[in-house]
Amino acid sequence: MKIVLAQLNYHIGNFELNADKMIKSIEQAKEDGADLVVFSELAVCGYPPYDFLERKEFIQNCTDTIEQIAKMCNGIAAIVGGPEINPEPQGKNLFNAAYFLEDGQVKQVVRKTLLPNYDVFDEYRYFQPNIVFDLIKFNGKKIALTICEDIWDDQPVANAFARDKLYTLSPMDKLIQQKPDFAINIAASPFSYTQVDIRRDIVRNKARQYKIPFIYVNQVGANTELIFDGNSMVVNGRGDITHQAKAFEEDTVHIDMDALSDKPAISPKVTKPIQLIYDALVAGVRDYFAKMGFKSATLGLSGGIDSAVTVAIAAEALGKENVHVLLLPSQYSSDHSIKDAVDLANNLGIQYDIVPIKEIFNSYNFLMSPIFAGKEADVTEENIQARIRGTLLMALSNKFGHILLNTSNKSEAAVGYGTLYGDMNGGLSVLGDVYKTDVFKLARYINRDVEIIPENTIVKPPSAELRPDQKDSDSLPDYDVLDAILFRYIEKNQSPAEIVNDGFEEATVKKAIRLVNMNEYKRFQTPPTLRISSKAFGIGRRIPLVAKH
Ligand SMILES: Nc1ncnc2c1ncn2[C@@H]1O[C@H](COP(=O)(O)OP(=O)(O)OC[C@H]2O[C@@H]([n+]3cccc(C(=O)O)c3)[C@H](O)[C@@H]2O)[C@@H](O)[C@H]1O
Ligand SMILES: Nc1ncnc2c1ncn2[C@@H]1O[C@H](COP(=O)(O)OP(=O)(O)OP(=O)(O)O)[C@@H](O)[C@H]1O
Ligand SMILES: NC(=O)CC[C@H](N)C(=O)O
Repeated sequence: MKIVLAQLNYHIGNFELNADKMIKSIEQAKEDGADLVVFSELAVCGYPPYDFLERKEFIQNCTDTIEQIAKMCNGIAAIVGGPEINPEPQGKNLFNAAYFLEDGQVKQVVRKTLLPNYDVFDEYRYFQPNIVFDLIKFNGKKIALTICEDIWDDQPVANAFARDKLYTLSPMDKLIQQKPDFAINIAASPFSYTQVDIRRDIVRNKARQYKIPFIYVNQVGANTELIFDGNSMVVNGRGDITHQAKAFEEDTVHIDMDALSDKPAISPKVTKPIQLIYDALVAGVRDYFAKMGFKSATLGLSGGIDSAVTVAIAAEALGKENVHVLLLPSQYSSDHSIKDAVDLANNLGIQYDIVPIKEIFNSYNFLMSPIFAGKEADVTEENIQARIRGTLLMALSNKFGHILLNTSNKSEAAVGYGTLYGDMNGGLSVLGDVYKTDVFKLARYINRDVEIIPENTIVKPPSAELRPDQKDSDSLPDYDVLDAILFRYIEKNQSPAEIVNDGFEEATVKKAIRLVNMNEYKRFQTPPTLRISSKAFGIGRRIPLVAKH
């Protein structure tokens, strides 16, 4: 049996585009002599559709598109993910389903049993869990077909406490009793820099455990904050990887099931986490713009490392001709900052303009001086500069349609080290899930072949340059210490006592955690953040604003 794994990039709600892609893949697979093409979870509508699933016309579009694709399945079969209406009056309206299409029609529907409901997932909100376990019978073979989380039954939930096992039911334990020849899992498994290895181990372990080959089909592309890396794979019954699809790119993999046992194993692809993060962020920016119908971006280039890394990612994602930045020096900006920013813009070949903000800043201060009489200059004036920059950048955005990219990193976002309606402006946060220490690594990665980001930008001490001789370290612990504390608190959900037990100074831990807690309100107002870790700010981390910590 010849099978094609179709790893595609879907656009949520764009039924025409999704159907067109799948139909083209089916036609090509037919020409190539394949028997079955496998697409990923909820391919018909894109993942995650969230509350679109509550709209009748959305579900009708899903059903119509499945039928349209089914009609193309003559002389070839396909597996397509899509929602299915629950025929029973009880329970949720829908199942998260996999449609088996053959002979121009829907031949069988398999439903998802294990519905993820942690972090960014919210599937119980829409779907009823499956309780029926049947194999797909096709061309004399029996296939155990499952959907994404269905094979994650023995994973501990990230960040949950006191639970070793997530589920008591294992769909594969049920299906294996009917003696399948092989298994297929269709997935919508978003990227995080730890996820690629975890996921590969799960598929390999399942194949070893059940002693049957596993075909795993994920998707690629980004939908708002979620980025899908693909990395679809085929694993033989001994748990060896025999085929691997590309990361972050559409790809098709052709396999011959009858020859699978003779196929030598290939070594798992090992990619440095920083390269994965870079590729993910490029994909995230590219798809946000492409799927929203935007072409060009802007941001403020300060000569600092955050805007430097953000602009390099934007130029890679959108093309240098589609990035237009502003250099907005104030009286506190050092000459080398302006030079570093100009050098970077020239190295990337992007358009830049310099608009000094000193005069506007002075006008603001002059106009407010009667009201502020007797008050010392403080953070108010620092924030005015950040807000002037935010206003000018949004003016450029309005005039030319460039979307403003937010440059805040995860460390700053965590402790609220940024100005609301100032440098926290933007349509998309590129680095908001990247700790400052990793921003440095990204800069080194971007410079791996040739110096793009000036060395001075990387080695100088981080500074907001909002008052004379200001350094981030005046207000915050050193980033290597701060990030280690933040990681334990945010990603690992450790308590302050546990973090102190890990060897951190109590006062520093308390200060960092106090800042994280008191700045929830700021993060509530930040743009969507591209997710690259197991716990990003955004839809997967829900903390009450009005609360006593
Ligand atoms: N719980 C709450 N719910 C809703 N709103 C709340 C609030 N608490 C305060 N607020 C509001 O927020 C205001 C305070 O926030 P905000 O105006 O942003 O100002 P604030 O957080 O006081 O200051 C910004 C800090 O970020 C630093 N910064 C700024 C710019 C860039 C960088 C950098 O290195 O990248 C660093 C700057 O040096 C300063 O330390 C309050 O005046 C109040 O209006
Ligand atoms: N002189 C400037 N010209 C243009 N944009 C600026 C300037 N200063 C700050 N910005 C914008 O405001 C953001 C916050 O900058 P700031 O220098 O305060 O802190 P930062 O987090 O260290 O960022 P960076 O490392 O990019 O300097 C910058 O990333 C940049 O987009
Ligand atoms: N769509 C899903 O079921 C995704 C959940 C799964 N644990 C994953 O990230 O791969």
